[in-house]
Amino acid sequence: MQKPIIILNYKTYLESSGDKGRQLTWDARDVMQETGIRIIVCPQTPELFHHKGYGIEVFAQHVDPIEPGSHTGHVLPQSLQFCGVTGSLINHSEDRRPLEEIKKCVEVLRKHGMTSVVCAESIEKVKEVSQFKPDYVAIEPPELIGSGIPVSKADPGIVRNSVKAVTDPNVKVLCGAGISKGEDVKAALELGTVGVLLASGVVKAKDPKAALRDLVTY
Ligand SMILES: O=C[C@H](O)COP(=O)(O)O
Repeated sequence: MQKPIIILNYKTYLESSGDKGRQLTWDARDVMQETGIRIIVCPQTPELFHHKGYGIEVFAQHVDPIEPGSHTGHVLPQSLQFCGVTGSLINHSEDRRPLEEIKKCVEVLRKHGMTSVVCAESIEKVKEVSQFKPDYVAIEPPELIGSGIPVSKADPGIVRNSVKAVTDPNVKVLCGAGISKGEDVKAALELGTVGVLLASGVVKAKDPKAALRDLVTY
């Protein structure tokens, strides 16, 4: 079985902010080096620079499709690059964007050689956003997010059909929501995805490093 890609979203949990967030990035880096499995961390925007140089890929949770100029409060792709960031989540369930904006975000990331991960809540949305040719589409049923019930087991149909809905071989599919164990990742791979997007199963774990190790052992 292929090695999965693990994208760990720090969201705005205190357990993944400040010093704890940096410890989590160290832990993820260690587990990545131990196992050779690609792990990507997504800290909050104001903290991104503090995760630079750890030897692990860092993605943003948000980017704006803007050019340099007068856009107060927005997130410029070039500023993300300055922080060592190489990609971004787009349209997460907790940060929904209009379709046209999703398209522009994918384009602006591509223009800057950065990786795009577009989240989608339904098979219909997977179809729509995959037309924009992001690097990844992550299917995430909102009702399972943070539930501890893994989408790869609770709703294998939505994962399998999302994989089928993407006809462009350059657009890879991830799944997320409720993932916390190696067996959930294994189920996700068996359904045709290339990996998972997760948060609480690791961030809120008593021992996040052990949780990460469990995630990549199956
Ligand atoms: O970005 C991560 C997803 O929203 C999944 O969150 P979760 O792993 O806490 O269910």
